[in-house]
Amino acid sequence: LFGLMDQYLKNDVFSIQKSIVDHVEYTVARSRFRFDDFEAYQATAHSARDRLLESWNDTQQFFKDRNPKRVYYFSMEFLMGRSLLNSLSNLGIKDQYAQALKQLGFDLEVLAEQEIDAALGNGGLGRLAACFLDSFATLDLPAWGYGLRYQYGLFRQNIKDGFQLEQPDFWLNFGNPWEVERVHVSYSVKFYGRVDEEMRNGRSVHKWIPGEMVEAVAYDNPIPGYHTSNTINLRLWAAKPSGGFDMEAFNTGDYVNAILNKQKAEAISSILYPDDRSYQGKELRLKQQYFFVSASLQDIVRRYKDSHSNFEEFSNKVALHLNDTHPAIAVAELMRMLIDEEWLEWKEAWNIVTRVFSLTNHTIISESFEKWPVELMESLLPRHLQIIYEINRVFLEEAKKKVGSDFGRLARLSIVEEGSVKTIRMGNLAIVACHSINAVSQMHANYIKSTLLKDFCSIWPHKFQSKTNGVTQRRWLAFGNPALGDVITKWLGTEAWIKDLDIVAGLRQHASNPQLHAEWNQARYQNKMRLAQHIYNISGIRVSVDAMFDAQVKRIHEYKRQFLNLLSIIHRYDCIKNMAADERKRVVPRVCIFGGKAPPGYEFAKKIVKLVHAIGEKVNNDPEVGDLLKVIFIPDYNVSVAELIIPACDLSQHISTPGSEASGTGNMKFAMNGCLILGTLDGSNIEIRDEIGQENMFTFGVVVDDVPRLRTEHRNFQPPREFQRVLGMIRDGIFGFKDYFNALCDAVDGETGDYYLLGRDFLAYLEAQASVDTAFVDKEKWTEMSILSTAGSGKFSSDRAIREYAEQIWRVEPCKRPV
Ligand SMILES: CCc1ccc([C@H](C)CC(=O)N[C@@H]2O[C@H](CO)[C@@H](O)[C@H](O)[C@H]2O)cc1
Repeated sequence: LFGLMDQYLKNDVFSIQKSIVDHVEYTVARSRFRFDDFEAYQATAHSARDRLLESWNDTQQFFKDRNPKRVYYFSMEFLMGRSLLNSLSNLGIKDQYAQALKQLGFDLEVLAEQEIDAALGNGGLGRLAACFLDSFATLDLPAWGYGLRYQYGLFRQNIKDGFQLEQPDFWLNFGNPWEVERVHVSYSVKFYGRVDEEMRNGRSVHKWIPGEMVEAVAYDNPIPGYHTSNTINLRLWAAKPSGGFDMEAFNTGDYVNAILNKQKAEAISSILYPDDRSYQGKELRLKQQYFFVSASLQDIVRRYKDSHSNFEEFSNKVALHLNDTHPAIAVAELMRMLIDEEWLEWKEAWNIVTRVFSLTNHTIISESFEKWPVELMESLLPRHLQIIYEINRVFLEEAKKKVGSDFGRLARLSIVEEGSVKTIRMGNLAIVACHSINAVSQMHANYIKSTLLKDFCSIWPHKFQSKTNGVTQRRWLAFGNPALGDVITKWLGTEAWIKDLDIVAGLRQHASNPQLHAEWNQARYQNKMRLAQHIYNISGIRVSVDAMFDAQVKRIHEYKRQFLNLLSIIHRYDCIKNMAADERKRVVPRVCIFGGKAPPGYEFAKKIVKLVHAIGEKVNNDPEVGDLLKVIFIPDYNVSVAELIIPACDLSQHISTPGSEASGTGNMKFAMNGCLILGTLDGSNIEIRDEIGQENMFTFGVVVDDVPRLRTEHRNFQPPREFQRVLGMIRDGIFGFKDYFNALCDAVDGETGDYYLLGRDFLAYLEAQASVDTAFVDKEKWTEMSILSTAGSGKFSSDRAIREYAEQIWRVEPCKRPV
């Protein structure tokens, strides 16, 4: 029985083959003798899922028995990407599956390409949440992710004549083998309506009479850890019409309404908002936030009450983490549940709330601090508005004691922002309730303390801390770049780095070893060939793998300064054109790779996408330039495309205006893969420099403290002639569409004054680019820098970040299920 109880799906090649072929027949319902790649993928995915579920069930049972303190990670976004290879590799059975499929006539790598990315996120914040889940599981932490099961993930980016076109992301069309619908795990979520107040045994009680009810149904996604028996859970909620389908209305012919109600309900979890800047006043966005928060808190309280009769232990058993302010309504929701449904006194409830919640802030630009019009909150969540007002009243009382009659500060601290449109500041609400607020890099922490959240830092310095971001070296190195991973394992003599990235520091002693150099470059060469093939497949352009592959891949945003990169490319092109033939021989060939989605409503960003194509059109077809310079835009940048680009690049650019990128995580992935960084002293670039050494990367530009002054002094700043020349070439229509691109030029040299300081940094940037070229021709030097870049990236593992969160914020311990 014990054997049966524990591991009973066998992982020998024959058992795996049987399991796959059985799923072809019984799950995919195709003949076991004739099925194509996609069906083979589906069957293989289901076979892998069986093994995940076994470990998942046992892990959840173990947590139930041990009842440890759990951490719940609330996020509106989880940018998971593909799961097949990641799951098989974490379970340590990839080779067996590859062999089993080979004997069946299939290639596991080819099948893996059949999987559609789970793109339930916009960018940094969403991918960080996904990396954190991988570390939660690998570190055996009793953790859960909670979010929304969007029917449509982030839009697909199609390029037509160089313009971005958004297409819906039908990622669920062929089902999703990586999720389990939990029909029995569902909760009603209330909206609108009114609040009745009545006195009951001397106490005023509030009864929220909702105007609308929606059902939240759970979909569980097992998350395997690396080489551990623990598999944790990501629970995503889907909206369904409550009380099922309103047949009554249907039979009385009012079926249109019945259908509309159904769709209205389902609309809540239908689509991911594709703009990672701000959504002032979009009711559906607030509905989405409250919907998943309410369902998650009902689920958490239900689980807690399964083994506790009162709430005394709640803050010792539960840590609730808010991934930015998007789930901040959870503060008011837990207060409502504890007071209106569990009958706790206000003080008791607030005591619990302030002990369980913690927050991560991911932004620097103030406009992405979410604010909801009071009017909207009043109609959608009337009881929560009452609670938020009371939280604010009590808070301002306390704050007055600290800041006295400095009404300016009190007004800035207030959760309620007065003004023409009264709004609720979700950031302030979260900061008032949370016992910890962390920044995502040291630079970001300093910035928050000195500007953004100065008022709060001064009254609650103890609440603010920094937890520098990290990325999982499983997906982003060991599994995503096996060629280089094998070289690392060989020279370290162990695979232990996959679970403890600090071990890669051991490569330092070999950094100038020619044998390692040869193997290192061989691995990177393979990856460059693979990317070059992909570029040819999508663009018909042949790029030389001996050229430097230089990538800037991230969401398109003014502060990330893709435009600065483009201006330097125009400068490089112009120089090549004006060179004598012999001089051209000394030019270091470069392939400039861009990738990234522009938020649909963000005109500036959409113009940047077009400009990359316009410049590419000119440069890539200029016979005088040939292979010396290529400009490539890789469409539909997502997790899977990143896994193709990152192992293949020699240089990556992270050139945001200092004080604008909270951290960045792409930089960490590139550095880990031995790709050198060209960057500004912004976000986590600074910590990467501190870890790998200034001499192993390229930095340039103004420093954060000078930015405010330089912005004010723009009037008397004369941009360098090189800068004006390249802007002139755009304005003159060298790349066509001159009127269309004018706005881009106006933003940096017009009266508005170059807010992101492109003109200020241009010459320093060109100099840095020149030193990049010089370094690249010295292959040995470059390879040594590449090895030392990987060797110094230990700190940037999400395992380190999560260990810090667990010890210093959530106070949760590993809970490893014995095998
Ligand atoms: C309200 C709309 C909205 C949606 C998402 C966001 C995200 C917070 C934006 C984001 O992804 N920020 C990025 O978070 C990364 C992970 O911490 C950081 O590495 C990046 O620097 C930061 O831009 C802001 C506003």
